Amino acid sequence: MYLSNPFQTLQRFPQAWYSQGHFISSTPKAAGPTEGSGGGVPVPSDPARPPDDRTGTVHIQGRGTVATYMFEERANVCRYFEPQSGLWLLLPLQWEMNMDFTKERLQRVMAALPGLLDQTEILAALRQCSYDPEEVISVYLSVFGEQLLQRPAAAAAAAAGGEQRRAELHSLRALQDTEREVQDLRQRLHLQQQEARSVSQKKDSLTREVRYLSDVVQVLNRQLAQLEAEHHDARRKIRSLLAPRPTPPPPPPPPAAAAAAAAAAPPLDPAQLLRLHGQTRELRVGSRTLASAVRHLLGEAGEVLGEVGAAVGRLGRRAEAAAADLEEARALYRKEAVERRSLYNRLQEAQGNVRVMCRCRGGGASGCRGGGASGCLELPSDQEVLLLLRGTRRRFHFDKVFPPGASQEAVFAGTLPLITSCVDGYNVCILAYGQTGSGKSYTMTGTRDQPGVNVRSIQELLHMCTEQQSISYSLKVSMLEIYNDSLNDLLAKKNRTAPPLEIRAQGRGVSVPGLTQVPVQTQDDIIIAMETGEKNRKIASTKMNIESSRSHLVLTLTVEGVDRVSGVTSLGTLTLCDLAGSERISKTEAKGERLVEAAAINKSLTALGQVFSALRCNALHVPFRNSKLTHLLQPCLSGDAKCCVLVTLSPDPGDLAETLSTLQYGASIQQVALGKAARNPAPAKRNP
Ligand SMILES: Nc1ncnc2c1ncn2[C@@H]1O[C@H](COP(=O)(O)OP(=O)(O)OP(=O)(O)O)[C@@H](O)[C@H]1O
Repeated sequence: MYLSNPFQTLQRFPQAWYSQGHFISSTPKAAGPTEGSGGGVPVPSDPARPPDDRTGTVHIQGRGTVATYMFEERANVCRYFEPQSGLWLLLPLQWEMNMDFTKERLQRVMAALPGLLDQTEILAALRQCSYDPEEVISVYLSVFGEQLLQRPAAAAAAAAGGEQRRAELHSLRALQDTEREVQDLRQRLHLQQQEARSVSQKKDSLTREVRYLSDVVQVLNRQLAQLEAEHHDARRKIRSLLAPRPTPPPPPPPPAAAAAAAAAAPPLDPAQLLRLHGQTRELRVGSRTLASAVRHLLGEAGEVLGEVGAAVGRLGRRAEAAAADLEEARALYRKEAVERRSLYNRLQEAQGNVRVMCRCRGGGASGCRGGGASGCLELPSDQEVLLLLRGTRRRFHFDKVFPPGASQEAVFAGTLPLITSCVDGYNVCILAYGQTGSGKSYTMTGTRDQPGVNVRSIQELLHMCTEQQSISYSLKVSMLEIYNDSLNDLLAKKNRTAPPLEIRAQGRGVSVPGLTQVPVQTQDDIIIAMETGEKNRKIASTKMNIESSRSHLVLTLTVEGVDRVSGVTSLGTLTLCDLAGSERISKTEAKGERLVEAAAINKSLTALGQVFSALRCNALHVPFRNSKLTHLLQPCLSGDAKCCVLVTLSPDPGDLAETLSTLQYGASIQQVALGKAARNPAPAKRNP
């Protein structure tokens, strides 16, 4: 709606204005702050700037002055005021494009991504990203890839791929819409359930009422029967009293004694008879009144019973309809949930399948401060780490940064979106990387009271699998350690003299023949398996006279699902890897066996870094086979997997150099984008 002068009535914007914008007059408005309910409005103060009637004010009589178009700086959103609804609405994109604020940001995005041509789309993305051009650039880069860095001519060659990415972007928006629909459905479901509950409560109370009224009717019936019996009795008595007595035959001349008795008997008193008659009449009238009252009451009770019966019938029908609605809403909800899950996986893929999160251990000498200024590390936001190093500050960006106080639950929640994909048949991998003592084992394994990602994720997957009714899942866990580039089975039975484990290529994946796989069905199974693994790890390390943390711990959970109806199977794996400490050999001053051990760790971690950098450059050859670690992790790090690297940091100033190298390692992984994640191909197996 608009108002061209205060005395006009509000008018609707013509349709064309929405797409083209419209200047009401060409005379520049006076500069200065604008009054209005929304706060400060950037009114042009520079007379050289082109006039813009959209940043004006309107006086409404009796109401005051309001801004007709404003920039809400605090919320970073451009809006205009719609007086009729009293709402601030988003500006049409074409209008907003003319603002210096947005123009400048558009140009920044377009300069960084010359392959991006559609300004309207960029502006829409800016809105989504709170007008942060950096975020828009990173979103586009992660969704469309580096082709956007090319000039439009070169970009045209990659347009075919771009179309697909665009479709993915659309599907992201569709996902948001679907989520809203699911919310609506949830609300509807909730309302239906409430209604069904209230209907059933009403039905119960009416049933109680009917029962009470039936009791009343029964009592009244009994009273009526009793009264009628009394009435009948009274009538019989009256009749007998009023009946004319037969005249006795003339008595024989009485003997003298009988004559004396007859003379003594009182004669029949007519007054008494009359009284009796009066009482009888009263009784008759009373009984008639009572009978009519009872009849009236019975009639009323019958009506009430009829009404109640009809109400119960109606309620029954409503309850049936509500139950049908409920069932329909449930079916719809289930369908939406499946759709949402698939869109969710696509969203994960579009966002990139490698996440890097950073966790800072507490308790350093100077400590880490979230947002503070002193100390070796600063965590200015939940996605940034600032390292103070020789007077300079180096900033690192991660998908998520957990401050020292972050709980085990919070860290697990960060990894949860990836973990759940495992149930849908994806290979998922979580790696903990950092120097010794920075909290890798605490994050991955944790303690009995504060379990880490390992236990929590297996518990969560177990829970998800038991909730699924249409698919039957079986979960198996295996645990091995890689020490000096050799593999030890940690769940093997005692005294078993097993041959050394080897990794074999198997299609696009790998397998470790002979590795013990333990089925898990309950939480206790998980805990027993983990404790057995930890115990065997300690025994093995004591035998070899090493620290258990000098080996890589790899825990793999295999989730196999069989659809009960179609028989189609899915196979997902979750690999949880607690890597050995990443410190430099020079720092540990290792010698002899320790030196060999440190060299093996460094070699495998370097091989892991090389794999990530080959993936980053999209190299034709990725050197997975350079170490046992990378060879084993190949299925989780190649194009069809989702991976999360948890980088753990020590806040100690003495560990500064290690912290820097850990952060650099994490930052380099951050730039890796695995290919489009895909489910593991379902084996041809079918249910018998
Ligand atoms: N976020 C945390 N909160 C509380 N305590 C922690 C945290 N992170 C680590 N710790 C404690 O710090 C110590 C070292 O942690 P941890 O053993 O997990 O380090 P690590 O990186 O696994 O070392 P290593 O490479 O030797 O295995 C442990 O006592 C652990 O309980």
